[in-house]
Amino acid sequence: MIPFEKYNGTDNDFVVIEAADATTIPNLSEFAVEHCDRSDGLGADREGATTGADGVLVLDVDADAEPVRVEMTLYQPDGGTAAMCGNGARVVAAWAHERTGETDFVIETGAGDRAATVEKAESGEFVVSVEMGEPAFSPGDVPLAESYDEPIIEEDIGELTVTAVNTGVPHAVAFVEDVDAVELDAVAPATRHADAFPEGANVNLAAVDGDGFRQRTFERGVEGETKACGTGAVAIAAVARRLGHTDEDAIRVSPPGGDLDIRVPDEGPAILRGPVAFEYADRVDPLGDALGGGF
Ligand SMILES: N[C@H](CCC[C@H](N)C(=O)O)C(=O)O
Repeated sequence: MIPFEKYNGTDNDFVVIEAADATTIPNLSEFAVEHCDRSDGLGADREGATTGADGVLVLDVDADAEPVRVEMTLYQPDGGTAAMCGNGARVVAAWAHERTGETDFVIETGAGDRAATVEKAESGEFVVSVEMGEPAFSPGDVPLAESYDEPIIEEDIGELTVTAVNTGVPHAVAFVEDVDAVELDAVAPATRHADAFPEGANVNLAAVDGDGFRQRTFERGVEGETKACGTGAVAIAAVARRLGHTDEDAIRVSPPGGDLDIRVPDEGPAILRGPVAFEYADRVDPLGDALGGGF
């Protein structure tokens, strides 16, 4: 049995396993498919715990580095991996703070190194900020299919009118009147799998909400709606500025899981800031049921 911890960033929840322990798992993709399952995944037998997860984070910490560095790999519920995860990176910083007592970290992601800062830890809750790189709209960055030599700005793709941006991973953002009025699970797949996006895309609904924006996201790799998506929140803030829905550079984006504070400056990296909560710690059979283990 190996130890794991469950955390969430605005209810975007992750199983966290240290890299050394993860070496005992024969197939991390199959492990993620089995244990992220919302019907009988990890936590199903645990009073008050949410069952399953939006992903498995495998973390390799270098506590001797200054600042402390953590290599992050995200295995998603469909068994795939993603280059970056905004809420996942915020969870990584909180996990590393608990381990080292430090507050500033460099998180090594598939999208590049990302600075992160843990601001406070009260009653198990943290407030964590993470750099998110510069949102990129160009066809080569999103990426878009070869046939596109211009960015996708408010174009009909599938059943939605979307703007495409990369915030570490590909996102399609549709501004609508009311995010709750859209059957997201029904309309998202056509955009998620559109030919325009050779690597697929996460699909976000956004709507003006006072001085901020509501968010709903159908996530690539989860293949369903999540309670929050950090790269998606940054995508919404960047597209809101691009389309002129706001000229602020400090923007509140509110997914179902809670409020996120986004900074999208004219120059330099975006910043994602919000709460992270520790849920519980337990142990799991690295071989799992799918691999004949679990006895
Ligand atoms: N599903 C995303 C990765 C996780 C992003 C999301 N959990 C976040 O907080 O950024 C993708 O495949 O691009």
